Amino acid sequence: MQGMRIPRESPAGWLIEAPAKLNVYLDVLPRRPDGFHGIRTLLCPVRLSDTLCLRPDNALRGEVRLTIRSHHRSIDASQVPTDDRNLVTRALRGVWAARRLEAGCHVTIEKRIPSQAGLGGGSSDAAAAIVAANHLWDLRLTPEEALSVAAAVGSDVPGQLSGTANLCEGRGEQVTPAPIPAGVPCVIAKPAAGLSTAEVFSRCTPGEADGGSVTKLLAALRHGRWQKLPSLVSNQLQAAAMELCDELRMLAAAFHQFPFVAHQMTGSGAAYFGVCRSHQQALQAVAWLRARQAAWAVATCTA
Ligand SMILES: C[C@@](CO)(OP(=O)(O)O)[C@H](O)COP(=O)(O)OP(=O)(O)OC[C@H]1O[C@@H](n2ccc(N)nc2=O)[C@H](O)[C@@H]1O
Ligand SMILES: Nc1ncnc2c1ncn2[C@@H]1O[C@H](COP(=O)(O)OP(=O)(O)O)[C@@H](O)[C@H]1O
Repeated sequence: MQGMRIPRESPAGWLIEAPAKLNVYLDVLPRRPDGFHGIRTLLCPVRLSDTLCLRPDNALRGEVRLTIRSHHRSIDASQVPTDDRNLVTRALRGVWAARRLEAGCHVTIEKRIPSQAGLGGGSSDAAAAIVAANHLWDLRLTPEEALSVAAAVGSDVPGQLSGTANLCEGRGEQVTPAPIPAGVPCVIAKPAAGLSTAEVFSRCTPGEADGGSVTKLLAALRHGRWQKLPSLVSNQLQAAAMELCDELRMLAAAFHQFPFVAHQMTGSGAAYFGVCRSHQQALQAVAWLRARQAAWAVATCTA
């Protein structure tokens, strides 16, 4: 797993950041025989992260003991599962199984990424756990092995392993690095309601996009041609999510009224993001959105 981030040691345990992602572009292709849709998506990490703290304890013999914390009042840590449904537990069990290892671990997750937002928080936690486990147990996973464990945990996990921007295809497991400039200011906001990924996909009418648009978007991002972004960013899950969520329609209307460079929903929602001209404009947008139904809004930038 060359070029990947590594965990850092602290008195509490090994720390690793798990950044949220924005889907700057998302095509939905027809449903496949395995029940998943083909997708073509550009995942871009931002400087909003959960933090994982891992304390290996092999005496736990295959068990993962999870503690979830949040200091942000709009993120309810009690809603995040701490049993086998947690994607971190599944990721750690996956890597140990790949090396036939009977290990164990205490993990504390400091949640800053809201759930059911399309920000990939759970998947990013899982990706970070795979990267950390590879280092802590000296597993020497090949990139292919890491991707395979990640894909078994969830469609969004492979694209978040590197912590950098990636073009993801297949059901999300075919990952190609896609350079997007770091430090581009943006705002992310979410209504109180969340959306289920499965439900949004089931409501979506897939397209037959040819991939040309994402190539144009990548070129515009690389060369800083911001004026082209409004016609190039795209999310084919957005219409289905809007049908399911009144609050999202209201939030979208607030985004339309603010002079963002470009804006759209991320993933299967219900978070929306706007690209800004400056960090100062991003801070103004947070205040604007909080005054107009956003239950949660942050100013951040691409990582
Ligand atoms: C839509 C995206 C875009 O990045 O992100 P989120 O909104 O979840 O953040 C992802 O494709 C989501 O990936 P992930 O959240 O890992 O999905 P999974 O757990 O694998 O699948 C949840 C459910 O979504 C549907 N699903 C998911 C991915 C896919 N390519 N086709 C699908 O049809 C399936 O019904 C599946 O049972
Ligand atoms: N570590 C985790 N953090 C957050 N949610 C998790 C985690 N592990 C499993 N989940 C479950 O996965 C669901 C989807 O994860 P979430 O972070 O909400 O991603 P997204 O909003 O991108 O679909 C959550 O609603 C939650 O029930």
